[in-house]
Amino acid sequence: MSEQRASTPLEIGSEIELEITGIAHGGVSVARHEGRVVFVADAIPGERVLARVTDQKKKSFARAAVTRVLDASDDRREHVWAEASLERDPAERAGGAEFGHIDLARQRVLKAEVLVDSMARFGDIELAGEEGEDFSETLAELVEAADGDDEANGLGYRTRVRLHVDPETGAVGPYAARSRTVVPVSSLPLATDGVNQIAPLAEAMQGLQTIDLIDPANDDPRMLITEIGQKERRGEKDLVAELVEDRGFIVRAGGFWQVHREAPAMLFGAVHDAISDLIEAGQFDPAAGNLDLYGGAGLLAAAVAEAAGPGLKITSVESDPDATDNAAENLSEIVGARALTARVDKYLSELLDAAAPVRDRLRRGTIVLDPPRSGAGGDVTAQLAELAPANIVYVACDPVALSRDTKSLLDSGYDLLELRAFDIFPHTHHFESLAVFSRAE
Ligand SMILES: C[S@@+](CC[C@H](N)C(=O)[O-])C[C@H]1O[C@@H](n2cnc3c(N)ncnc32)[C@H](O)[C@@H]1O
Repeated sequence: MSEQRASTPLEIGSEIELEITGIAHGGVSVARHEGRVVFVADAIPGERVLARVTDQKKKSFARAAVTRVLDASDDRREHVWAEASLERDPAERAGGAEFGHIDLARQRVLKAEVLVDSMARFGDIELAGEEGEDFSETLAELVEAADGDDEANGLGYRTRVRLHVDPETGAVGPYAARSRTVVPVSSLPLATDGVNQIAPLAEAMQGLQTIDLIDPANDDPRMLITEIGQKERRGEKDLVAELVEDRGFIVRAGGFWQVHREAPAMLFGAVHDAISDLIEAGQFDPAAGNLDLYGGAGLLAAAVAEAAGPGLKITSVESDPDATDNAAENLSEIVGARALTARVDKYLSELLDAAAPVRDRLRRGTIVLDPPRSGAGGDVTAQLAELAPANIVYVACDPVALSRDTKSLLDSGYDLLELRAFDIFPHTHHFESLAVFSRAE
């Protein structure tokens, strides 16, 4: 294709025929049109589709959404959410279930491909094996399913849902993909029954901005509303009871808690397994300066404690003081655990200035971190490398951010011991990963 043709802008709203060749990060597939990359919503790699151009801000790529499937993948399914399906105009499709037209097992393979590709491009790690080697089984198993999801076709799992209110009509619903248009819907198939029971989907909620629906494991479902012009969600500070297997946790109704009903147990188990493996390998020192960074209400510090047993010392660090209060309560039975409020970067810079015995304890320690979607980032990763703990257990919800931070850690003398991934957001492109690093001596 000539450069000249590629630089001719595509007309927004025009329809183009595309061969879908792969998956990109962000829930869109990839195609090429006249030398330019097109990111395509609602497609599946391997398909031939007709797609409407929705965006062409940059010369090098455009965005489009499928309007008709010409050659369908065997993995195409009826969309799990009628209001997000191809039956609708792309601008009126509900957002938040961008993989809902794909077979669940294939969704996990696509997520695995994104992780492998991110690790190769940003982490300098080749997971794909030798060329010519059949990697399909590894891809099929890399992203682990949550308990019960295969039986439920990945539906009914969300215990937290944010809905928006149309300022003019008061209609309630999710935003359409990549827009702030509220799409009224008749149900929330990804959400739990508890969330669906209280969702005011048929009501006009004039004067409100957002409605957060939450369905705690051991409490009644509830609705947190934000009025127009207000920041605070009514009821956000109320405490709710969560349950992770038989362990109780208290969290604020508006505070961070994993969204999938099985995610807290799955991540608790994954961190527990990672620490148990380090203990078995003689690489974990319970009395060292162990940290749980971005600790929220203390879920992962509790997992470390359960694996390590009595004698563990661990500090959970979290910037939200209310979450720290919850963590202090949730960890109160663990004698050597404490929770404190601090920004991770500030806390680590204080540790870097600490006296030699403290630094030595940290060098022998294990740091668990579970940052927000943007990842720990270059500065915090550099601080971690300088503190040089024996092990780093990194829980990540963004594979690209994890891959970038992985590269920095490998360059700083860490080995990647283990990489796992968890499908805790079925029918969306999101998934969680866990990477275990050990300092090479
Ligand atoms: C992905 S959540 C993880 C919480 C917890 N590990 C869990 O699984 O429930 C990230 C947490 O990091 C906190 N956070 C965000 N930025 C932070 C920062 N710079 N320093 C400390 N905590 C931060 C958020 O308030 C949130 O509780």
